[in-house]
Amino acid sequence: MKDLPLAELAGVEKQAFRDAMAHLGSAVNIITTDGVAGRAGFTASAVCSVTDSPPTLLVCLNRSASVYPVFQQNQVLCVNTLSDCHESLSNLFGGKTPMETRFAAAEWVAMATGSPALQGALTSFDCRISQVTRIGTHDVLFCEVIDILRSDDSHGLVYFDRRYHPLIRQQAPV
Ligand SMILES: NC(=O)c1ccc[n+]([C@@H]2O[C@H](COP(=O)([O-])OP(=O)(O)OC[C@H]3O[C@@H](n4cnc5c(N)ncnc54)[C@H](O)[C@@H]3O)[C@@H](O)[C@H]2O)c1
Ligand SMILES: Cc1cc2c(cc1C)N(C[C@H](O)[C@H](O)[C@H](O)COP(=O)(O)O)c1[nH]c(=O)[nH]c(=O)c1N2
Repeated sequence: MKDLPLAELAGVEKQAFRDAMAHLGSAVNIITTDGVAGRAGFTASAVCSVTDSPPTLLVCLNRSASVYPVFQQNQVLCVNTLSDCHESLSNLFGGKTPMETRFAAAEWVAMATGSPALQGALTSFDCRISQVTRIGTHDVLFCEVIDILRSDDSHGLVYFDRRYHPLIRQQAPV
């Protein structure tokens, strides 16, 4: 038998995996960068905390994405976690739109690494990429967090079952 990846050996095919992964609700983020290779941004839900010592998160990036070479060269990024009013921005950064059109749709401020932080994001993590692991079609970017902006006055946004859902805070936003 030819050397098949384990998943194929086990008979798990791509669509079944995606259909199952659609049941994992997750935060929605716009990942941005700026630097020698210019400015870029994309929507990502494959983002999570790794460790708090040192503060580290991970972002999974498809190497086929148009933004991939920009992140690879800049080696810095900002994870902007979206609030309930950013659904259309998420779709804009979700692909097939010119980069200028993506950034023109919102207000940004440069963080210490130069990466753009989204005004009104729930939180923005300014990061340096500290380690990269290549797995299949994606790079897993391990990012050391060097600065954080946080806003407590808006509601959250979750992506579940291929749709966006607002996550309402218990107390009304101030
Ligand atoms: N990790 C990722 O690369 C990732 C995650 C979420 C969504 N997406 C992309 O966003 C678009 C909208 O996705 P959707 O959730 O509406 O429907 P979908 O059926 O394309 O994806 C369902 C779920 O499968 C997983 N998934 C999809 N494509 C993947 C990939 N190439 N690598 C790893 N996991 C993947 C994600 O968890 C996604 O939420 C699609 O083009 C999808 O490929 C990519
Ligand atoms: C809700 C949601 C969630 C994700 C995405 C999309 C959407 C709508 N996309 C896809 C990604 O945003 C898209 O492919 C990039 O913008 C690159 O597109 P272009 O190659 O620039 O057209 C995406 N891509 C990726 O590499 N990692 C991820 O975690 C996600 N998550």
